[in-house]
Order: sequence, then C-alpha cells, then structure tokens
Amino acid sequence: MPHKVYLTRLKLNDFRNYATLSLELDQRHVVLTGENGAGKTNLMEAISFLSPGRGLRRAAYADVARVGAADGFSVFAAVEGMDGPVEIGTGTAGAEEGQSRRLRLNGTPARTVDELTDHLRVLWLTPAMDGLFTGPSSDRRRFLDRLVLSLDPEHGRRASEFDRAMRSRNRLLSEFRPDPAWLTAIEREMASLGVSMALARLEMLGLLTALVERNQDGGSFPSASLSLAGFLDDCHGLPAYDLEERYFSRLIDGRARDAAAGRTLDGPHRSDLLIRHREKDMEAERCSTGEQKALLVGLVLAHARLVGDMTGHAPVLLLDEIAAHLDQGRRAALFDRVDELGGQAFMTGTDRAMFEALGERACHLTVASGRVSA
Ligand SMILES: Nc1ncnc2c1ncn2[C@@H]1O[C@H](COP(=O)(O)OP(=O)(O)OP(=O)(O)O)[C@@H](O)[C@H]1O
Repeated sequence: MPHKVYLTRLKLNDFRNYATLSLELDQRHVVLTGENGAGKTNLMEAISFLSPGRGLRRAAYADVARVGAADGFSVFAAVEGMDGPVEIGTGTAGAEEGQSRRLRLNGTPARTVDELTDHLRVLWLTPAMDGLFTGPSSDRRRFLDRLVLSLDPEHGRRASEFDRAMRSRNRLLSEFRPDPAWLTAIEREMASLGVSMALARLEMLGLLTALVERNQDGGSFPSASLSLAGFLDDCHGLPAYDLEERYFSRLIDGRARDAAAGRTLDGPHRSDLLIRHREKDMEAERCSTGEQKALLVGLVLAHARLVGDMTGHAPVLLLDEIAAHLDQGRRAALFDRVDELGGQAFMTGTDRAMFEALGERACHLTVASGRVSA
C-alpha cells in the first residue's frame, strides 16, 4: 500500500466566495455537501492549487481572487507530504490581470510551482471533464499531458519549450526570406522536444495499460483501451534517434505547406488520445452518457493507482460531484475503490445521504455561502 499523503490544515483568504476559511483535518477522506453555489467546487479548486498549473478550472488568477478583495488570494495548507510534513503557501500578491502565482514551502520562497510535486500529487475529476470523449482533441491532449505530468514533472517544461520553438518557426516562415540556418536550428530543437513529448506520452499509456490489465476489478467500472494517433503513426517501435530524424526531415519538407497554412501541421500538438471501452470494444464517444462517466471514473482511478505505485505515495484525489450519476451499488463500489488507493480524497455533492456508505472513513462537512461547518 502506498504511503498516505494528507492535508491536516487548509486556510483560505479572499479565495472566490471565501473571505477567510480555516479547516483542521485528519487523515480521513473529506465529504463536502451543500446547496448549489455554496462553495464546494471553490474549495476543491483551492486544493488543486497545491499542484503546478492553474488549477482544476484553469482560471485566470484575477478571477480567483474574491470579488471586492483589495489584494490577491492566498491558499495555505499543512500537509503530511511525500517528504515529511510541509507547509505550503501559494497565491497572488494583487488582483490585476496576468499575475503569476507565488509559492512558499515551509516559509521559504520556491523557485517554481513545479517544486510542489516533491511533496504531493493532486489529481481530479470534475463535471467539466464529462465531455472529454466527445469534445475537441485538445481536451484529450491536455488530459493526457496532465497524466504524464503527474509522473514526469519535466513534461511541462518540454511542452512549453516545444510551443515556443513552434511559434518561432511559424513566425519565421511568414517572413519573405527566412534565414535557413536559423529555421534549421529551430526545427532541430522541435524534433528533439517533440519526440521526447511523444515518447513520454506513449510511456504513460503503456504503464496505464499494463496496470489496467493487471487489475481487472470485477466490473464495477469499465476499463479503457488507450492509444495515440496523429503524430509519427507510421514509425512505431523506431528508436528515439530515428524518430527525431524522421520528424526533422518532415519539418523541412513541410516548410512551404506550413508557410501557406500559417501554422505547423505536423507534430505532437496534433496527436489525439484514442479511448475505447475495453469490455464493449467500442469507441468511448459512441458509449452512453452513463457509460462514458463510468469509463472516466475508471480511468482516473487507474491513474491514481499508477501514481501511488510509481511514487510510493498515494495522490490526493478531488472528486467533484462524483456520486450524483451513480446508482447506490456503483457508489459503494466507488468509495471502496477510492479507499483502497490509500490516499485522502475530497468529494462533493448536494446530498449528504449519498455518502452514507463511506461512514466513519470520511469527515462530513457542510458548505454554505463560503463557510464550512461540521
Ligand atoms: N472571485 C469570486 N468572488 C466571489 N465569489 C465568487 C468568485 N468566483 C466565484 N464565486 C461564487 O462562488 C459561488 C460558489 O461556487 P462553487 O462553484 O464552489 O459552488 P458549488 O458549491 O460547487 O455549487 P454546485 O453544486 O452548483 O456545483 C458561486 O455563487 C460563484 O458566483
């Protein structure tokens, strides 16, 4: 069983509809129930700021600060983390647009928010992800990249450097006579970064597939078959060096085409994550709404287990409105599966009765108008 990582304290200041909040927690799961608009998802979002990135809503920080607050927002958490107890403080200094997020670990400023992954991993499932299978491929790429990031924090740096290089190439190609040496240097860089990104994604899919095959759980949640398409599809199994050479020469050959299109038409930014319902052997997008939800739950739980297996520490799990679409049997199975992961999970819903099967395994809290009570 992986070690448990859990929050023992959470304090918010001027965060969404919370002027101030101070919560003491123990290592149990946390169930947050309350009416629509009470502030349940806001609290989950605050916890998602304990991982790199812009949180589970991908919001602009200016929108996160409480309306009417003079300054920015802050989130403070005491965590029994992967490297022992740690105090994490994060937030913005002002409410203007374009602010970056600051991070302090045990009172000391951190260089980047990526340092959070040394202490805990936070994974989430929200209703906004329900359209994952039917929505644009960019949503699935972002989902996959978050999976990769949770095990390989370098993946984010590679992706943003690739993006920067690609933008430079697009700009150069739009010039009348671009400098060929400069273009070639950028394309070299793109080939190296792009292939690293694709291989990291493939590695994640391989690990997840192996785990799903090892842990058939008797069918409470369906399992997914995952594959990638859209980039270097005809080069499976080639070593990294050959892949780089292929992509590099395709970029060179594609200059005129990309210049005409005004963008780069080949690369890891064009990959799509293909998801199939394994037991039904059917594309996820053709499954029913309920089947898609169950498939997504199964996928996120498998990923959480993988993170626990690989790091030796169970991730903190944020499950927003997870119980609403599940029947009683599935709900009980979900709680058991979540519990077996060995971490701390935060779950929300409008009705406390839905979480009865969790019993004493969770601390049950009520949220109303930006306040939390037992
Ligand atoms: N920056 C902000 N300042 C003040 N209030 C905000 C801010 N951003 C959002 N809110 C308010 O926070 C409230 C709570 O939102 P939240 O999404 O957490 O609700 P919820 O309890 O999850 O509800 P539901 O059950 O409907 O999903 C909303 O009424 C919203 O208007």
